[in-house]
Amino acid sequence: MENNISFQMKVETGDAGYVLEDVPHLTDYIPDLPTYPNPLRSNPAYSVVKQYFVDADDTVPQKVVVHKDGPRGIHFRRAGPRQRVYFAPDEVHAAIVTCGGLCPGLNTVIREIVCALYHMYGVTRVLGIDGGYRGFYSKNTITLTPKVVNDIHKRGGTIIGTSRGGHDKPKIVDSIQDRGINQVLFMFQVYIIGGDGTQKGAAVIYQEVRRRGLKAVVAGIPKTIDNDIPVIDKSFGFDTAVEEAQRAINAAHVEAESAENGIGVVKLMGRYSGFIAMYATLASRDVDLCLIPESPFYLEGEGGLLEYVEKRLKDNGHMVIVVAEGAGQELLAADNLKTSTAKDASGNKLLQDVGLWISDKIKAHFAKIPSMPITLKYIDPTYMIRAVPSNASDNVYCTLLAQSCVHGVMAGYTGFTSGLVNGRQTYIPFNRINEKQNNVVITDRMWARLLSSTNQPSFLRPKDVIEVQKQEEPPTELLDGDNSKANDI
Ligand SMILES: Nc1ncnc2c1ncn2[C@@H]1O[C@H](COP(=O)(O)OP(=O)(O)OP(=O)(O)O)[C@@H](O)[C@H]1O
Ligand SMILES: O=P(O)(O)OC[C@H]1O[C@](O)(CO)[C@@H](O)[C@@H]1O
Ligand SMILES: [Mg+2]
Repeated sequence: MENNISFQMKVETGDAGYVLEDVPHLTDYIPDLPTYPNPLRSNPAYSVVKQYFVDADDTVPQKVVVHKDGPRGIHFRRAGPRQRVYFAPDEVHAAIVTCGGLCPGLNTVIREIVCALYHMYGVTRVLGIDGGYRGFYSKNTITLTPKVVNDIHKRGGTIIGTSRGGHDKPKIVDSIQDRGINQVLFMFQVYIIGGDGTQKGAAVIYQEVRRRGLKAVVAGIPKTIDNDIPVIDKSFGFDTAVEEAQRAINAAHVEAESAENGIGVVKLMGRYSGFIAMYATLASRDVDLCLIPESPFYLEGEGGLLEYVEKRLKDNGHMVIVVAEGAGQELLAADNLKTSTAKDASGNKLLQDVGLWISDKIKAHFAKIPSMPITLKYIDPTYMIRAVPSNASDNVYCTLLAQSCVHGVMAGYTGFTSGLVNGRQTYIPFNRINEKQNNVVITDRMWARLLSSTNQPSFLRPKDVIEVQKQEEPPTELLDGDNSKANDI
């Protein structure tokens, strides 16, 4: 095997094109740390499980579809408990922080980190950082015990609060240092739950912790209702969001069906990635048109949206439109004769209301056709969808994510995000999580399935198809676009 060690990840290569993109470890910069037998050995629940500990050589392939003669490809370290740990329970201070927008399952992840630390590893000093990154230096902490978190998985939101902005690296790392690291006795564990912005912030904190040589590990858990984080199969809370979106789509359908030329418009979240809209549409079967940020569309003329709406109403008497909030933003900007430069505290562009805009455009179009009076209802359930508690399958997923993360941290790994890859829990280096965004690939099969389920036009002219293909990643050897697991099923 050849090794190539960097600050962010350690790349090992092996036979037949095997590549391991490994995560950093505390001992990479603090050698000779003592280790201890994993306390799970004597835990009655786990000691009976055969092969409970993960083999040090276990890795998980990023791609499971391979060709006979193809290279084995990229692998990630398999998550799970190790035989030996790098923390004695009474030496540990752990902190949990949640950042960015809400997402179903946040409380479940918090609960399961706390319970895994207490019940599996005997760690009893666990703090919640109040209100996102800024909470490290400007707010109080919340003591978290199994009793405090006992039933929080039944509630939406996050009991420790969240925020955007406020990522001040020196102040955050100073606060980690002040909370015990420099008292020799203590080792710190930081669990950072959040989306793409949060994971970028976590990578910066990890680098600074390492530069200062602190005995602290930094681990991320990917949270994003938009499913816009790459590499992982899908993000927690996504299933719940898609399920909750069905209620809004059903309401839109009932309203539309009950009126002459009824149109129901539903706006769903998805700033840059239209996964919620795509999956909610595929699940519902009542949707006639789905608009996402990745797929350009136009209103007027042949093959345009208004022509399709007219045709659909003539054929079927009613229709349902699902629009992701980031869709058509360039059309809105052109229409308003100005590009909005407003941003939120984290620097994310603030979007204009595409649902309202499209509803107005449709109403204005049909106002010019007196023979076709329409009834249009616009439903905006965006915050209702992300403020609910996670459903049963997301609860299980959150539990596994949280436990995997704790196992990795106790084993001394740092600078990683815990994530599901091909159905297996893994540790992924921050730089792989942060290098790009997960988007719907509109030249892939999943979007084709959607188009055939709604019968909507693709709005792409032959020249647009060539443009889109140029912008997307070059095809892999498998001839599938592979920058999204959710595209690739
Ligand atoms: N490039 C970056 N470097 C350091 N910190 C960042 C960076 N981008 C964002 N952050 C910080 O991460 C936190 C969350 O970022 P953001 O508001 O973009 O949400 P997110 O984590 O992407 O979640 P979501 O978009 O799913 O709501 C904020 O406190 C923000 O200051
Ligand atoms: O209004 P807020 O809290 O800033 O969040 C809105 C954004 O957060 C998300 O839910 C997650 O990024 C997006 O879908 C949405 O654009
Ligand atoms: Mg984000």
